[in-house]
Amino acid sequence: MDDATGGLYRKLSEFNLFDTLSNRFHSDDFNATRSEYIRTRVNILSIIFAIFAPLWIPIDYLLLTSDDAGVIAVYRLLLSIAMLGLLLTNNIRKRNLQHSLLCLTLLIIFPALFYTVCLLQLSGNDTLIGYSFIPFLLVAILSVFPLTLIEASVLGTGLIAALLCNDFFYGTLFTLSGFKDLWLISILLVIALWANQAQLHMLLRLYRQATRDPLTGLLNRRVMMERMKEMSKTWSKSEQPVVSVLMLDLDRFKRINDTYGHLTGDQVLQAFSQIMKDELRSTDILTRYGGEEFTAILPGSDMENASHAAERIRMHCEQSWVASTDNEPVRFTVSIGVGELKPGETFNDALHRVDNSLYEAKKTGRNKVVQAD
Ligand SMILES: Nc1nc2c(ncn2[C@@H]2O[C@H](COP(=O)(O)OP(=O)(O)OP(=O)(O)O)[C@@H](O)[C@H]2O)c(=O)[nH]1
Repeated sequence: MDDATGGLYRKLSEFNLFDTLSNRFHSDDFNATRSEYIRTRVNILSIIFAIFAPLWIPIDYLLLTSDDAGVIAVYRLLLSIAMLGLLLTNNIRKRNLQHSLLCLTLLIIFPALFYTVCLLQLSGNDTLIGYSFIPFLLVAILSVFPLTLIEASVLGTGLIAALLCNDFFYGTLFTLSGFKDLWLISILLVIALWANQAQLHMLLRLYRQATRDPLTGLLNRRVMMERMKEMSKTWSKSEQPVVSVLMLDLDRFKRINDTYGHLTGDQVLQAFSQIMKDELRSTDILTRYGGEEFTAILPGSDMENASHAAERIRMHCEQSWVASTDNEPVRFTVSIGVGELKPGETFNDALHRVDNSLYEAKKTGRNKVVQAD
């Protein structure tokens, strides 16, 4: 493989298609972040539509018969009102991806409907100015949003279908002009899909950089604290569900660094985080709390289950090793504090209790799991 091909291959491998294909693989928190991006863009575009739609009314009066211009003026005002309504609706539910996507769909549907009713009203008028570009404008608007391939394809296909229906109704579907429109809108749609993917990819990258520890890929402490806060907020409204907390600290890690070097120390940290991922569920919240200290929040696990999980991690570490830079096997162990959140207790208080039991594990010999009172 030559350098150029190799470079392209590496770039394509970095660009994980599953990341941008559908939101099934995204965390709730990322979906909430993306919904905010979509919401702000829908806000701006609905204001632009609401202002610009009626501004064309005087021009319609110059170009169209006064009967047609009068009817279209009503349509333009209705579009403007619909866009203001959309602006209000869009801000009712924040950080909700489904709601933001619904509002985005309405942002596309309202002008598409306006376009269709205008064509119906103006059928027979060959010198339409200011209307034929609407479907193309709507496809171009799609490119402003960070959408998954599936979301963008659904919206884009809907727009092409609307254009085809109008062409069919107008009898231009199988004419050169109809084909030209279809060709142009398809090219625009491909460019829009590419822009969507690039935006979503960049957003995911920025999000990961801001929320994850670069060495282990686990969440950072700030995000864990925010998640705990959000979780606790939902609990106050309903009953507090069962949840447990683990605090894990690698034993004598300084010695590993001092003996084998920081690079090997880093490899141990990576191997340990992989063990945590292997032994815990994908719904558990795993965090690099700092240095060689980690936490795991286990929703739905009581003290007994959480202790079993902690014991599995401890044993897995005991049986693991990484190769040092001199190819020597480096073994490592971990001490773990475990506790179940008590009714009415704050996460911070629970963490404090569990931290005490971790301290107890360290004090009484390390490489053990100690339950909090
Ligand atoms: N290689 C590497 N070392 C780190 C990183 N972050 C923190 N450390 C090191 O982790 C070590 C933690 O040492 P201590 O807090 O003394 O704890 P310990 O040696 O594990 O001893 P105990 O916790 O009492 O078992 C320090 O030497 C830090 O420099 C990192 O990202 N990479």
